[in-house]
Amino acid sequence: MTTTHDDIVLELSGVTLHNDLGDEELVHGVSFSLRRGGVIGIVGESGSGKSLTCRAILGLLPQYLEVSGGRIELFGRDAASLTPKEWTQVRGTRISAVFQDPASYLNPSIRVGKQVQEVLRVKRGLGRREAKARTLELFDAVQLRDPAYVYQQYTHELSGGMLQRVLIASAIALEPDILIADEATTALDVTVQAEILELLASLKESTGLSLIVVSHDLAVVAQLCDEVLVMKDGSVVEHGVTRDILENPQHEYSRLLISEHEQYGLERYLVEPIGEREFDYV
Ligand SMILES: Nc1ncnc2c1ncn2[C@@H]1O[C@H](COP(=O)(O)OP(=O)(O)OP(=O)(O)O)[C@@H](O)[C@H]1O
Repeated sequence: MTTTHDDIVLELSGVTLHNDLGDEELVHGVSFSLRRGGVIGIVGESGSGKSLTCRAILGLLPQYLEVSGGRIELFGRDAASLTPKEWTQVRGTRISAVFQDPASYLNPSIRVGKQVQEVLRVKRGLGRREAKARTLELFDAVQLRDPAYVYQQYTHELSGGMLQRVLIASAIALEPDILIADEATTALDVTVQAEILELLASLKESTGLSLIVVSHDLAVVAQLCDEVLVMKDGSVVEHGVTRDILENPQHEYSRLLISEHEQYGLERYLVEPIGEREFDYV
């Protein structure tokens, strides 16, 4: 398949991130392109720069951290030129994210359904009834059983996997083009983790969403992603097609990540693409 420039929804070229307080560069030249419907994985140990890279893409860096070099282009537009108001419009509607700890992104004293409904009311201007109907559809799309029942529950009544589904429903409510899943399955047990990954894959298929999947766990990335960036100490040490990296890693650190997984049989991801596979690796 040929990729034209119109297919590229996000492009990073040599992005460096600098901490003005500590006067140090934290991320040293990250480059990749994400095409419509594509899935890119960013893998690396804690502190390697994965989350900061995502925050930069989302325009959510703390004030003292800045993009000090390179360029982030979102939907053909230089992200540096976006005003705070434009960022607010872009986030949620065109690019959205889910993180590791879903409970902390939801209000414990408001029913979860209402919280998603509110996103649709405020950002899409839907009426109460329409927003509720759409929320129930979204809960169904993220495979929450009995959406009407979940709608009126509070966060403390839901499991980690259900909360992550609610958050994914909220993240896709405004039909964004890009979803960033930053360690979104890390806190979940392996079976639920597999279900959430399967959900992301099926949403990608049904909506044409582009995904950035961030994980310290190569197996998570290998399941979903066409392409992988391996990060270490703020640098991309390897970038390529997932299968090539798994079969023939060039960097010592990639080899180490792969060897850590040998006991789980990472090679299974080389033969069966997601969607054609039973998640039976618990
Ligand atoms: N707000 C911040 N202020 C200063 N330094 C930061 C800040 N956030 C992260 N860093 C530093 O930047 C580097 C990259 O951190 P980052 O959070 O991007 O790593 P990560 O790969 O996402 O790790 P993890 O998997 O633990 O989230 C680390 O050295 C970290 O200490």
